[in-house]
Amino acid sequence: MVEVYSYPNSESAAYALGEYIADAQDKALAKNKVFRIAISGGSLVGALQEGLILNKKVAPRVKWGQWEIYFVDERLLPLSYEDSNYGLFKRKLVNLLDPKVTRPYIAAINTTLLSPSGGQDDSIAKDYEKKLPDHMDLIILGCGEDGHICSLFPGHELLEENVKMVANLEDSPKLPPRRITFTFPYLKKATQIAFYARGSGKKPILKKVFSGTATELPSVKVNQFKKIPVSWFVDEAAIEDANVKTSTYK
Ligand SMILES: O=C1O[C@H](COP(=O)(O)O)[C@@H](O)[C@H](O)[C@H]1O
Repeated sequence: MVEVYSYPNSESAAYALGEYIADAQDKALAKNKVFRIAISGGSLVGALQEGLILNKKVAPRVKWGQWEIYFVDERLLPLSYEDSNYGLFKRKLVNLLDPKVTRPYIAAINTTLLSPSGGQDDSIAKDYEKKLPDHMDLIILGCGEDGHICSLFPGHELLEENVKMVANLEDSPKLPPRRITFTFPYLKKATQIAFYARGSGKKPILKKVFSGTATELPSVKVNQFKKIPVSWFVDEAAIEDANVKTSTYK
């Protein structure tokens, strides 16, 4: 089942996403000692800063020291580079945490395998797959303007990957070209999945996503997962042309 939670602006959508994440954390920690979450890069990282740090109602609930954080995709670059999802997350969120806060475990790619030729990119994917738990308690996805999720792009052969949990690609239509990405077999193991999409730039794609006909889009394939609750956190600017019933979280 798919729920779409819509808010007047991106900040209130991010704040609601923060509350949803804290609820997922509490559900996981009621059963286990760790909360295993996989996040996307891009606009989601700013939303996590808003929803988990700036949101003073949620910030005290976040038990960072019990989090294991993974990336649903990563660009094959040094972690300090502007385009690294890990680097973006460190700069915009982890570095803002109170020094007294116990840091979460964050799974980064093995940068010793990086090379200009990309000759070991498949080993980076294999190495990252070995770091993954059997499944995530929560996966948070973005939705690109072309409908991509992770680094799974419309029409790309990786959409058909049914063995590897993490795959590499060197022809991402969105730069940089070399990446690793979760594949659908791993996404389908998640306990729950949420999307975050904001801004008028996402209006055309969300209209397609919720049109009921764009079944080829990676984000639509996630909406069609059986038995996994999928929630969208959007602002009105992104969802206003979509033919879908919306509500607010909780
Ligand atoms: O390249 C990527 O794009 C998607 C979407 O980013 P957004 O800024 O449009 O939300 C992102 O989810 C993914 O992690 C990233 O590598």
